[in-house]
Amino acid sequence: MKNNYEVRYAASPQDVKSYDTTRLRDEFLIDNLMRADELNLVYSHFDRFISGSAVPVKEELTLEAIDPLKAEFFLERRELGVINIGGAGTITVDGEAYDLDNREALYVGQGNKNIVFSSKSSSEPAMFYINSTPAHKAYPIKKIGISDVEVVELGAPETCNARTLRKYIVNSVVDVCQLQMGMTELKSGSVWNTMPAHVHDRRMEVYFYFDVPEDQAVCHFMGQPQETRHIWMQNNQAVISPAWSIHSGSGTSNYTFIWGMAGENLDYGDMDHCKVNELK
Ligand SMILES: O=C(O)C(=O)C[C@H](O)C(=O)CO
Ligand SMILES: [Zn+2]
Repeated sequence: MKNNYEVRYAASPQDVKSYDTTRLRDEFLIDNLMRADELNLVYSHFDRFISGSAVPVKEELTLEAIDPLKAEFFLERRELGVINIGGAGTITVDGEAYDLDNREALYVGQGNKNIVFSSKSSSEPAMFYINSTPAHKAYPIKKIGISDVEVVELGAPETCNARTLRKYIVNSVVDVCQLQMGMTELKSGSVWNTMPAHVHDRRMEVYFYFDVPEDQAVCHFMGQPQETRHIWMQNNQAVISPAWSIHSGSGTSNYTFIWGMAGENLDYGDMDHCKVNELK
């Protein structure tokens, strides 16, 4: 199958306390991303956030309306953010081609009908990471290049959390309804992301881990700050983070991840921070 999707329902923190490893992974881990010549999507009922990937190698891939949307086309009532983590590629939106190099992004507003993903070269295909959320207004399409992103340096080598955060799709860079996306890159020798941890009950989040070396892994932490759980993650896997959950990770090496958020507001800094020594 070229176009696949899966639906995940939302879960309460009380229920999640009793999940074993398998159930936790079944509900929150997304492990079928970046497959060649497939467009794979997970529709989460946490803020109706869709995450997925398209890797066109031998053929183009078209973003079709999936059945749960009951829509004529995918973006009938949605907006879309895409970041390319592979070779050079193109997203064609209603006939207009937008070329995306590695680590470039595209925002596509509500109402655009025909969205086609292609690679410049099948030997180095584009790897498109996709996020989409419900939208109430049609904002213009915008390509976000490396020079457009907002860069923030965070952490320190002493606390093993030195990292560069790049904000791609935030309301100071592009007009959006509710989608926010960015990329955080851990510096060599640093392994902790989003530590000190935080929650933001106003927004859910999805983390997509990549650039994880083949023989290494990232231990992702989730759950309420006083009731945490972990999910071991490999390269090119994503994890759904409910609004009530922390979302933090520690790798056995450095790595990079894309974060996407949706919910009540567009205030990136609106976080409730957790004290490191109070986590349980
Ligand atoms: O490393 C970090 O810290 C992050 O990337 C944090 C995310 O951007 C986030 O959780 C935003 O709410
Ligand atoms: Zn967050």
